[in-house]
Amino acid sequence: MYRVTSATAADLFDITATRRIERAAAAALPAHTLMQRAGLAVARLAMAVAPHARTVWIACGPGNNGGDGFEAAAQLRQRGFMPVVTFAGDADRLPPDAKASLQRARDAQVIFAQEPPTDYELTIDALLGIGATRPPEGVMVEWLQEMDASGQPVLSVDVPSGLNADTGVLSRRISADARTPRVCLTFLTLKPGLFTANGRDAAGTVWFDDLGCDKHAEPPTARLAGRPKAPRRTHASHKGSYGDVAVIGGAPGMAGAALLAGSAALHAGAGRVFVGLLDPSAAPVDTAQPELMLRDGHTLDLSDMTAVCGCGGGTAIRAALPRVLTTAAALVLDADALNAIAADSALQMQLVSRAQRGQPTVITPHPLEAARLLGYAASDVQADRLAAARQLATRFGVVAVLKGSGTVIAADGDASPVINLTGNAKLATAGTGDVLAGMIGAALAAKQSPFEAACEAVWRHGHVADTWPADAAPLTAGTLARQAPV
Ligand SMILES: NC(=O)C1=CN([C@@H]2O[C@H](COP(=O)(O)OP(=O)(O)OC[C@H]3O[C@@H](n4cnc5c(N)ncnc54)[C@H](OP(=O)(O)O)[C@@H]3O)[C@@H](O)[C@H]2O)[C@@H](O)CC1
Ligand SMILES: Nc1ncnc2c1ncn2[C@@H]1O[C@H](COP(=O)(O)OP(=O)(O)O)[C@@H](O)[C@H]1O
Ligand SMILES: [K+]
Repeated sequence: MYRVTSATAADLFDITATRRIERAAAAALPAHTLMQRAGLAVARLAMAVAPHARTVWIACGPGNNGGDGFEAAAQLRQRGFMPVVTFAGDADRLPPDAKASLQRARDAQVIFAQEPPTDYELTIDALLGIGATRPPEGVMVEWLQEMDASGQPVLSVDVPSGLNADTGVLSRRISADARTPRVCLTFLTLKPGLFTANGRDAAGTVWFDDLGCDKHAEPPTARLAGRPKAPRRTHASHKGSYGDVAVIGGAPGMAGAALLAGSAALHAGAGRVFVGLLDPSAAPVDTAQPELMLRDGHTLDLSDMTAVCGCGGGTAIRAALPRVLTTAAALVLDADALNAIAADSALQMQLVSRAQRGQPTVITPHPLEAARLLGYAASDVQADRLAAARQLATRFGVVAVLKGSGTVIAADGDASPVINLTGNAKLATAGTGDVLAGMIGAALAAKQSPFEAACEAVWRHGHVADTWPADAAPLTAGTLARQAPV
């Protein structure tokens, strides 16, 4: 069993692949073995999460997820805890493994009750796992609400009930005020839905147990990339070795966004950073950051540069885009550049033809920008973030970075998409997206592959927020840019 952190590199498997893996694992073992191992693992983690607990409320559902709960109840009872099981199902209709575990719980003198106990120190959610076919209903809803409101730790078995393990869409709301600590122990595979959309909030800290099963050869649905290697600078390198970044943006009144991207590129190690502002009346120098070379955005020669285009671009970016799309050696497209492209099929064709010319492009939409590019609603994008990122990458021949909780990075081609595990809501402040675009620009300018550049910059960007001290002043985009690590 291990805890998943932002440093974890691992493959992720959707429900269909997990079912195949589960079937092969079950076939290789004596009957009921997998569920017994799962229940024991739940009991062990429960004791680690709440060693002081006496009463443990275990809510069990009508399928094998409930079976894991019965098995955990038996194990906890044998270790002197007081598990109280509430069962939302019909004993006669349980699948065979779960039926056997129900009997084991009864044999262990586990208490079965109609209602949750009045006092308990830990809840185990074994209502629904990967077999959920629709949102929880009836008494399950009441029990899940009670868990959310209890303030006691919740241990979700395999997946939090009501969470789609493929997409991370949660069929219920978890209040932002809920102080309930959450852990999830997932079996056999790590599932993508635990790490994106609502998955992070619903699952909390994710633990993984392979239940002692052999390795398998299923192709992954997606990956966690883990901590990137620290880049090394050779002694005999010079500023040309790290490339030029040109930020194109900063329409009247929005110079700040372009300067933030420029600052991030600079602090992320670009050799030289130009900022091509689209405001003809812009000041010729940023005295706070004199390293940035301010130029006219319409005339900068981009043929040997990595352009970062769109930050604070407003509607003025539209006129600059045909030249940027055709001439930039490498390109990051963000914000208003994406909105302009979404509204203009000629620009879309120019974007697609960059890939055909071998000019790499990374796009960094948030869900609404992604929705505009795909012609969907933002809710459709959020309904399946992996699919949306893959579609963007394929349709435009780019590396797509779909931002938000559990940022997804997808490339056009065979590589599995990556879900990034760094970052938190401290980044939910204006300008942090401009900073990310600048950081990706610096990585591209240093000649990293576009997919790697995007994955690593996204990881580092989030890592700054993850390591930002809890008692420090709020993280601002300007500070984030200056922290952008090489
Ligand atoms: N088999 C193994 O080897 C191992 C399996 N393992 C465990 O099994 C879990 C998967 O078990 P599972 O396939 O039985 O599905 P599960 O998630 O329990 O739900 C299905 C049941 O719920 C019902 N139901 C669905 N939605 C509902 C709703 N909204 N409201 C009410 N009811 C609803 C559905 O009914 P139906 O849709 O048929 O009407 C069916 O009865 C997996 O996550 C892991 O924990 C581990 O022990 C490892 C070894
Ligand atoms: N709750 C969150 N968890 C993780 N990352 C977040 C969260 N909120 C925002 N971010 C990150 O912050 C950045 C915000 O970018 P964006 O929405 O473009 O903002 P802006 O346009 O103001 O710069 C993205 O990298 C996004 O992934
Ligand atoms: K569950």
